[in-house]
Amino acid sequence: MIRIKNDQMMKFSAVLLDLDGTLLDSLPDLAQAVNGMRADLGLPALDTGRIGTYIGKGAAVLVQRSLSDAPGQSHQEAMARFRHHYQDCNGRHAKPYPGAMEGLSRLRDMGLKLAVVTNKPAQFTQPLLERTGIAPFVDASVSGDTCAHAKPHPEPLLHACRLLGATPAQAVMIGDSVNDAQAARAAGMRMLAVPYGYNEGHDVRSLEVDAIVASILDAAEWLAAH
Ligand SMILES: O=C(O)COP(=O)(O)O
Repeated sequence: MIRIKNDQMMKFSAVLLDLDGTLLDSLPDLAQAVNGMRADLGLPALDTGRIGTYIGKGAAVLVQRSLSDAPGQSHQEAMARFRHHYQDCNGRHAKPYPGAMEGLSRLRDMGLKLAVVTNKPAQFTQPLLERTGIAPFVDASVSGDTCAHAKPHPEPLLHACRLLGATPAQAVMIGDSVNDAQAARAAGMRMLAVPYGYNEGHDVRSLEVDAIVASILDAAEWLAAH
């Protein structure tokens, strides 16, 4: 338990945060990398909004979904082209959502430990956290290839809890998608959802979560009240 400003005790000690679609609008960079890959393979560009519905289960699934019109295409070659382009544009246009930086600051002021838990490959996570100014706020990050399984498996969330010295009951996941919600549930942890991210094209209200919050700042207020 930690003491918060109004002298109440709070049962949470750690917050796990999804990255793409929760802290950062990274779709412009991801779309540029997908369409750079498609151009290299002689394929026409896809609409950015459509690419947004392919985000959530990591880079390999994003690439596979982005090539549904090219079934004979080598996945390995496509991944190499995607990585090449994303390395170049990762963090160029990605921006924190309104309330994200203020929310991170508030969560830290409340004495909570913070970790990013993303399905993004690790080679892209740290550079992105640094370029967008998020790195100084977080104590740890777990990427899609850090553990044997990625979200919606609970393993990355449980690993993040261990890194932060918290039990799942002391932790809350904040995310935008079914992958975060299913992982949190399987890990035995509370889950708050933001409505503005990439939920594979589905309404966030379809998720089984403890609350839908308008921003990370609102999530901090929810935590302070619970
Ligand atoms: O890389 C993805 O597909 C999604 O990444 P996220 O887990 O940070 O939303």
